[in-house]
Amino acid sequence: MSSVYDLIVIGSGPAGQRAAIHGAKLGKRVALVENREVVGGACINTGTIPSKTMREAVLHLSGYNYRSIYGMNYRVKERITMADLAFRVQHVIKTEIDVTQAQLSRNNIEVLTGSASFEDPTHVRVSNSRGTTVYEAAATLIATGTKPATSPKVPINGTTIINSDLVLDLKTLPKTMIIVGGGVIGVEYTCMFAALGVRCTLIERRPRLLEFADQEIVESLSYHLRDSRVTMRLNEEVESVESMDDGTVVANLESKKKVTGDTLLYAVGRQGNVDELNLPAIGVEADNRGRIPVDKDFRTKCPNIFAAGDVIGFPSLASVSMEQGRVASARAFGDETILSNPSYYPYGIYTIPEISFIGKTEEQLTEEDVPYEVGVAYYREIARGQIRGDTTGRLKLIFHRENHSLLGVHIIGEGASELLHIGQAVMALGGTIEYFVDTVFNYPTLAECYKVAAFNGLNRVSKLD
Ligand SMILES: Cc1cc2nc3c(=O)[nH]c(=O)nc-3n(C[C@H](O)[C@H](O)[C@H](O)COP(=O)(O)OP(=O)(O)OC[C@H]3O[C@@H](n4cnc5c(N)ncnc54)[C@H](O)[C@@H]3O)c2cc1C
Ligand SMILES: NC(=O)c1ccc[n+]([C@@H]2O[C@H](COP(=O)([O-])OP(=O)(O)OC[C@H]3O[C@@H](n4cnc5c(N)ncnc54)[C@H](O)[C@@H]3O)[C@@H](O)[C@H]2O)c1
Repeated sequence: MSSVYDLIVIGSGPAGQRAAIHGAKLGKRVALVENREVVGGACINTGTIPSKTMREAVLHLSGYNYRSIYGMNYRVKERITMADLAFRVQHVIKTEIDVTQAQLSRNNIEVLTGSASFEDPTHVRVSNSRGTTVYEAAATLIATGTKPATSPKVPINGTTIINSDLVLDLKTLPKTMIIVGGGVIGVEYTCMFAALGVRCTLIERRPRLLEFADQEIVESLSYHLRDSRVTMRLNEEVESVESMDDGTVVANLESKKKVTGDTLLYAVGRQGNVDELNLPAIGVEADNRGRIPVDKDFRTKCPNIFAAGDVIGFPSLASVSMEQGRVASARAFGDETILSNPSYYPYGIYTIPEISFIGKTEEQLTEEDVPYEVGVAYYREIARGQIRGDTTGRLKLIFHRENHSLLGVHIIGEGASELLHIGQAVMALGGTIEYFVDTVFNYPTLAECYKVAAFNGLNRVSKLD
């Protein structure tokens, strides 16, 4: 027995980092266990940061956003290689790891490298190549995240059949690509590869992509995907995948169709990292997707063990994981003052074009019999939209017909995920759409979309009343 801590955090992704730092700020002795060589979790090393940096590199090098101005053949670099993309990604990953490492060390958080497992509710074993050490902790937070879901019928080989962890290991850019899974990961990577000129086939077993997003916005994205020569196979389930002798890959669909490509990306969801934790030692059980059940305070069935981030399931976002980690850490030390309202959690989907939304969709409000109206603004009608060369973007406000309170904001277009935060603030402060009419925004900015959409919505209400 070597050390006693107030809090041991398992996993150094967004949830673990925030929990550890919050505990340290409360003056507690905190250790953070991480089984990778570096901190940052899937977020920095394989997920959010690499994919968003790759997107930025794709948009820059392909000149994609400026083709509407300079013509379809406009390129910043003629032959874009995987090495060009990986170069920028590796630089950002390294910087983010350094920033995180410095933050942890400034807060006196001890980083223990190794794989953590429970001995009992107050003892955590950490095993690495040097052996195993047992640590005592008054409270422990499980923030072990997820890994790509696998199937015995899809033999990932790292070259022609890959998952999202392996995208940047591709040596060459394929000519054709099959993407299995029309969730966020599948759709984001489809957009990137399509923007690079790769002929993509996207296969999704549900009737629509991104089933939690507003239907009109998804329809608009589907138009862009088709425009980038993406073939969408909806309502189709991939049953198995085979590598062929000529180096190509075939996806066998349940409908007996076969889809052929140079590379296949398998992105059908993720599985919680719980196998190594020895959960029976604390009386906790994960479900079949490795998700750990918690109460509203992120407490598991074992009173001094908490869980946060992707390992507890939906919505599995870096932004939300950070917040869950912070709240869980507060609760572990009896602090009830920190509250967080999931109704105001935003979504940013980094497709091309970007999608971002908050609040209810039209489908949800219809289902709930809420009388609503919409107001829409098109980027093409806004000077900044013309200047940026994005003439297809659109912002939709959804508001209550009677009291005009803002119920949802749905945006598709460049800058959507930043622009959304104006609507988020108005919603969180209980504002009405009159706020946008009565407020002067900088000119020329995309923020003007809020004003135009509010006028549009109010006009619709007055015409109908
Ligand atoms: C391709 C991709 C793109 C994404 N893009 C976005 C995005 O744009 N925006 C967004 O908000 N979210 C995005 N996400 C989701 C986001 O990355 C996750 O929500 C976030 O990383 C979850 O954080 P976490 O702290 O729960 O776990 P993670 O970031 O997964 O970190 C968990 C860490 O725990 C370690 N660990 C596991 N088991 C043990 C153990 N037994 N002992 C010690 N250490 C252990 C793991 O190795 C890992 O380093 C994306 C995810 C992927 C895969
Ligand atoms: N911008 C972001 O916020 C962002 C970006 C990437 C990932 N993420 C997070 O990562 C998590 C995992 O993303 P994901 O896209 O892997 O999972 P997902 O669960 O969101 O989507 C997987 C999709 O694959 C489909 N599918 C499953 N099996 C299939 C089969 N055999 N054939 C065809 N389709 C099949 C499912 O119907 C589903 O639509 C998400 O929960 C998301 O929150 C977030």
